Amino acid sequence: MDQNQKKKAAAEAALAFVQPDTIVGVGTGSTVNFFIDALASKKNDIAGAVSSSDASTQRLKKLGIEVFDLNSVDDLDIYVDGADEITEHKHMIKGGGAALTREKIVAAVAKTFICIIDDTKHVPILGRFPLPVEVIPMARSYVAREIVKLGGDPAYRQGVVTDNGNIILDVHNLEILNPVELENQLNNIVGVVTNGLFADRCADIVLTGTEQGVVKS
Ligand SMILES: O=C(CO)[C@H](O)[C@H](O)COP(=O)(O)O
Repeated sequence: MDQNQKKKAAAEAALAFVQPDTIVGVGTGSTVNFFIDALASKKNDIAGAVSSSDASTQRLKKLGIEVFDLNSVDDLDIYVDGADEITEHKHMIKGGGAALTREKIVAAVAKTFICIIDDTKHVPILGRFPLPVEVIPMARSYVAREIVKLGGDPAYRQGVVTDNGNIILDVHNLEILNPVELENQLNNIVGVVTNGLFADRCADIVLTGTEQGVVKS
């Protein structure tokens, strides 16, 4: 089984959590693309979706799934999204696809965060995957200097503009022993929109595609 088959298996397993007549929170990325494709089989049973990126919105609409503005939705039962790294405490690094801010907003609204991954995403300590930080463009150099003071090596993600019109700094060489503390420290730097640590609001359910099938934790 290759990595994509494991992602697809995890994504399809998440369908079991989709309740009829509800609006589904949908993340971003290659694993979520498998989920969106699978969700299309239920498009007549669900009320629609709230999306975390322009890319996911386009894919949902193309498959005939109605996409609602989050402001028109009072609550969401589930939010389904991938991750770049996850620990046994279900703390994650996300944002490899630069959609971290909208992902964090939709995740904050949802009652249950269902993380869909292949088994390469499990790590003992977060930080080998460079931590994405979304930054207001004019604050880029200031924020980079502040991140260096926190012990990270920020790199400007060239050529990437987020759906919100901002830039991404990827922070290398972090060994994140206290993800909740670092998430808050980074968010306190003026000019940071948000960062890719999902620790304060971590996953509730993790579905991992493995050689032996999908494992729920
Ligand atoms: O946070 C994300 C996008 O901003 C994705 O969930 C994360 O990058 C995982 O992506 P993939 O499913 O392609 O491995």
